Amino acid sequence: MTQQDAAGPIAFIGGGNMARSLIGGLVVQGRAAGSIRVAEPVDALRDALAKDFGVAVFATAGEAAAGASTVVLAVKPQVMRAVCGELAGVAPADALMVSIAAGITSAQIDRWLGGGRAIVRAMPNTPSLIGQGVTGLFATGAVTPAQRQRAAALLESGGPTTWIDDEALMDAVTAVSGSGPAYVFLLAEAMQAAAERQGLPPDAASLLVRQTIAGAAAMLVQAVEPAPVLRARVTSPGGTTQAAVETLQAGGFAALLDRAIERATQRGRELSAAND
Ligand SMILES: NC(=O)C1=CN([C@@H]2O[C@H](COP(=O)(O)OP(=O)(O)OC[C@H]3O[C@@H](n4cnc5c(N)ncnc54)[C@H](OP(=O)(O)O)[C@@H]3O)[C@@H](O)[C@H]2O)C=CC1
Ligand SMILES: O=C(O)[C@@H]1CCC=N1
Repeated sequence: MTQQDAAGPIAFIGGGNMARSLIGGLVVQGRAAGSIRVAEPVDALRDALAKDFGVAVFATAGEAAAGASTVVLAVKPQVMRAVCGELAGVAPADALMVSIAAGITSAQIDRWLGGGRAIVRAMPNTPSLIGQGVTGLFATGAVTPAQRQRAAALLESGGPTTWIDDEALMDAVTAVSGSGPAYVFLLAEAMQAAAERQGLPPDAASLLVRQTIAGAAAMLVQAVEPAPVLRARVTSPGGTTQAAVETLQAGGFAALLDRAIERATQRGRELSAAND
């Protein structure tokens, strides 16, 4: 029995992309599939979760949450209010509520659930599916030390976690690491297209691009040196890398990324306001 099993049943409300990543991580860690309950209205997704992981599946949030000691809210921000309404009288009053939704605040969730709840906001990302994710976590004052530990252990199934003290910064976490994998995939797409334009066959280009991003990412994680030092080692004075980096900088690469992350941060706040 893992520490998570001992903490009691866990219910996922929403069995989409992110829930699937987290459930996969928990099962790989050795958590008993029978203690994982999932509410998912889409028949095909529900059946696939039961078949792939052996978890207990339900069509409604109320059925999954009944008796759970941890409830993971893994639905879109746009339906969070309605889902909390479904759970208000059903989720045990002492259950730890963990929301992974972008933007939606702990105060909103607490209000929609009827008040007095222990709530953790978590922002994981899709690499959690292969144990390479990262998660920012925020806990309200009602969350006990044991519940904090339980939330961190749950998210650690997908990779390392970091606690954020100021909830307002969770929108920045979302913009940097929650959405971040998409920026890297966009870079991969752009490099692939550029490689092919230079005449490389698609298969060779794909291997070169993917392995370059994987290798550079591994160096970033493993190396003691920061990114500018790693970059300097690639960049021979007057060489090919310098020519490319100068072109990127002249085109506003850093400023564009800054605007993109600022816009994603704002979008989190908008999602909160628009779905209140
Ligand atoms: N994808 C990502 O990279 C990340 C997403 N998040 C957050 O995770 C949350 C889920 O995102 P994601 O997994 O991508 O979304 P998905 O749409 O893949 O998953 C959400 C699932 O919840 C289902 N659902 C809708 N209403 C209910 C209900 N009343 N009860 C139970 N299930 C319901 C949806 O069904 P239907 O399709 O029929 O509506 C859908 O299958 C979002 O809030 C998002 O902000 C956080 C970090 C990263
Ligand atoms: O795009 C989104 O809104 C969600 C949150 C972070 C990643 N996906």
